[in-house]
Amino acid sequence: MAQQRDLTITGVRLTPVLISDPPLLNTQGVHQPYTPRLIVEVTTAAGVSGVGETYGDTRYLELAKPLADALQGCRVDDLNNLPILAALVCAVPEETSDAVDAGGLRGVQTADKLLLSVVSAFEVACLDALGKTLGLPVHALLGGKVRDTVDYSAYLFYRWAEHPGGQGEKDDWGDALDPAGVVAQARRLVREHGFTSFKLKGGVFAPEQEIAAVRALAAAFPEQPLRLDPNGAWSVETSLHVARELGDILEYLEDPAAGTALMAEVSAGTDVPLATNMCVTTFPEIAEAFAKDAVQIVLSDHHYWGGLRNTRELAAICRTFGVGLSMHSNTHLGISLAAMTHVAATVPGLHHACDSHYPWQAEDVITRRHEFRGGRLNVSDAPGLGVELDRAALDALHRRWLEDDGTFHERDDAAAMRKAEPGWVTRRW
Ligand SMILES: O=C([O-])C(=O)C[C@H](O)[C@@H](O)C(=O)[O-]
Ligand SMILES: [Mg+2]
Repeated sequence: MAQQRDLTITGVRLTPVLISDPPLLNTQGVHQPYTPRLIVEVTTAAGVSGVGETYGDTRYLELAKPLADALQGCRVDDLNNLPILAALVCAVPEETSDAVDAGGLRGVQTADKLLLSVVSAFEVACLDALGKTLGLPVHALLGGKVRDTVDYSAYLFYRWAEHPGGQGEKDDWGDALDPAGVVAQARRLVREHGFTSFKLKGGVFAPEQEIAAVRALAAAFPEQPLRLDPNGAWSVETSLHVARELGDILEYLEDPAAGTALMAEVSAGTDVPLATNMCVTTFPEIAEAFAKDAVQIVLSDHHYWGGLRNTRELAAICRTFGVGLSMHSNTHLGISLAAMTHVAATVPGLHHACDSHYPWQAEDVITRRHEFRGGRLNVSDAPGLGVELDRAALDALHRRWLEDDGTFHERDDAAAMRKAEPGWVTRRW
């Protein structure tokens, strides 16, 4: 019995992969045909393995390697020591700055945040292995679920039918570049997944065009929650204009302007709730943003907040200050969606449907894809995360990463956009 329960880590495997991604548009540019992710596997002395997933760009891989080595001999339940160990063994690159990470559209890029983004995948992998060892689902390790299903929203994107030069995998979505295209995309996402709320990724076209698209959505889906997220592409004046135009139909406006100071100005001028995954993305940013009432909803993301347990700490802080919580998403696979669903299931007072890019990801590394029903996912009660690694799929996506000449090893939406528009610069209104 003792041997079967041996929680000592005897193996850590890091597998960078490239997954296909459609030509989704945002204020930074366009998604590349392939985007990098890193899959982390830990194995215990008892032969139990657990999986986690995070960003796969080189700067994350370089931090993950020493942490993987240092974890040998540690235990999968020694989770509070994980960030301490990471800080000890990982050399964060010197050029890391506090400047806003325009490429990832997810706020500042501090050394801590970079490290936490790596730690999160190891934490999830350890929780998965621990849960499998104990016969408990991850949500039970976090204190237990308070709901059996988690709501997700339809994540709508302006998009092209194909990547520039016809690169990458093809899909049958066609383009969505105007209100009719956005509504058609929303209808298909509803048909296929049953979503009952909608988020449009904005900052792509002039605000009047995006206002028209949101109005078209409101007409097509009356009474259903709608959000618009231009990733900080607007001035305070433009943000207040859009808030006035759409105030009666928006559930919230997400990051209309960039940074806490501008968000606070917008917030002071409108009753429309403001959400963010850009100006509150680390613990040190919370105090100023909450004191200035710059945001009313924080969109957590276990990747850069440092894992599922840190997400719960963030949730407690938000509750204390009467700030709402929901969940942000970047391009991700089914391992992360399982992790997101487990932690979302444990957080009391989750009043908004979570974001997920998952419907846009045709490829995965798990044997059974998650299926949204009525826009929801069931919370798994199987031991661990409740997902099984599809080794053949993982190998194939890893091979793609190995065979790539480096072009897609870093996500760079602006570079991808310059293939179509050589003079491209990020637009601001
Ligand atoms: O809610 C958000 O801001 C995001 O999901 C940021 C992402 O980078 C998204 O805009 C994307 O992948 O295009
Ligand atoms: Mg956002």
